[in-house]
Amino acid sequence: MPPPLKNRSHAPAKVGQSRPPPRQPGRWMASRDAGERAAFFARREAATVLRRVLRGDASKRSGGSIKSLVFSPSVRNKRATFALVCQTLKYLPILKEVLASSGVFSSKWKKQEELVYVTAYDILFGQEIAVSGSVEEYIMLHKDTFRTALQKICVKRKVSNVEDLLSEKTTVKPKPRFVRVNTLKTTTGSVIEVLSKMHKVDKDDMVPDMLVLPPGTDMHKHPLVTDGKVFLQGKASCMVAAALSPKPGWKVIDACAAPGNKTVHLAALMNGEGSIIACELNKERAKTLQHTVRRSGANNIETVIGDFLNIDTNDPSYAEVRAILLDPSCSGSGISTERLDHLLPSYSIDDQDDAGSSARIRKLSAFQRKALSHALSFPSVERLVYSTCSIHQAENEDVVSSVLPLASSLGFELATPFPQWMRRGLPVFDGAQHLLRTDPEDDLEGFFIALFVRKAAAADALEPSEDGGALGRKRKRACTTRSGGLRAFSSLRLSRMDVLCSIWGI
Ligand SMILES: C[S@@+](CC[C@H](N)C(=O)[O-])C[C@H]1O[C@@H](n2cnc3c(N)ncnc32)[C@H](O)[C@@H]1O
Repeated sequence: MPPPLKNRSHAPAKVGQSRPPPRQPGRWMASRDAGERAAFFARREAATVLRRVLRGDASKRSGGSIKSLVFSPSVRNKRATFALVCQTLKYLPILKEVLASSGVFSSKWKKQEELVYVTAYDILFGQEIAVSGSVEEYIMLHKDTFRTALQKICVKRKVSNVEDLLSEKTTVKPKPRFVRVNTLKTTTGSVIEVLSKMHKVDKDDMVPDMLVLPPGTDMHKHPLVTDGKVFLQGKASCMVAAALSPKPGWKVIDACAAPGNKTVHLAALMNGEGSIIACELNKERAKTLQHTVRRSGANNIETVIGDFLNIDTNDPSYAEVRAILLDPSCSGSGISTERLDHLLPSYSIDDQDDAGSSARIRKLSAFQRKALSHALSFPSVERLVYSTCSIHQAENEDVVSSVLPLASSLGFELATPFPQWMRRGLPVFDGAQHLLRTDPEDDLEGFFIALFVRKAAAADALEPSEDGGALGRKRKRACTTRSGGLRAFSSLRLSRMDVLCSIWGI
């Protein structure tokens, strides 16, 4: 039984004893306690969101999610509304069956059916409520009929309680709570000390400074989180910056940075030494990025609001960039919006073959190729990670394989991040075994990671140098030699341009 949304101090009005339902909630509400008033509005807000969910506005195809609908400015009581929508969706098949078999669900209520579902959930499975609007009165009036209908359904299905009635589909694999320790502000040891007083805490076996807490551990308001000492970041997401592994002192670009989780992870991996240019196109999202950076305590991150594609790779200010993290906009199909997709009715779930969806993915994929080609073209880059939270081959393996001619012409090859990780790229080209995939079901998030390493850099790494600038200088010497003859240099640029044009399809 879900916890009540709000504790009530008063008993529900008895059906039959209640005075006629008020038709002017505003005036009537003034005499009710704040909790009932909030619940009255939360039910209406939940019904509005539920209507949109049921017509498909929360599907991946529409680019929405239950959360994004709840976070619209028109929803005031976001927490209660979100909880109510999720719970009603969970119980919806049962609620529909109960209403249908009760014989008292007339067409009169069809226009307000979402509010009927939400209220019926609240009364039958959630909490007792005081009678307020007409829908509440209707459900309360027939409450016993509905309960009898529910009992009959249980008997018919040979189950002893309602929980057993919920189909297997609604049972969710428990998701551990991952937290990343922000080593710019604290140590993993001291976080373990604090958290282990309350929870079982394990260290992740692969990602450094990543802790694993039991499923359901709510850390959102924990002081460690609000103080920026830990970040609530999934394991797969943390594997991205760890795969890039920039050295302290390097100059790094995070090409598509907001909200900034990976940016501040990079800063921590670099011990705050060196510099990070965090580029973000969207002004609003850039504000979130700046907030994340402030919370992390990193002071080596410069935010650039603008298009990564417009950064001139020949601009001297970027000549020393040695690593790039490219986590561009993608379909997000690997992230099941806090694993709520299973709650959505099947007809609103994304159909991968849908024409609109394919067109969107083609568009995203074209941008991703462009951005990856651009990132590869920075002259001193030694390590480059391309990542998405998409499960689509078109955004993952296909993007990587399309830039391979350019990458190899620039001296890059694919390297194998986390070699011990079993799930690799789809075997659609030679070398896909270097790529890393995580599975949305088994690993709880569907991420994709490709790591490009410049061969010269890989070779130099075998002869470690104390001089942080040596590689850049060596490469510059190589360029000078090549550009010694104007013809040789321009033919090099032309062939690079040819490869780029073929990738961009122009
Ligand atoms: C997948 S999100 C990045 C998430 C981020 N790496 C993190 O872990 O917090 C992609 C971001 O790239 C931004 N973006 C899209 N196109 C861009 C462009 N051409 N230049 C810079 N940023 C861009 C989007 O606005 C979005 O904030």
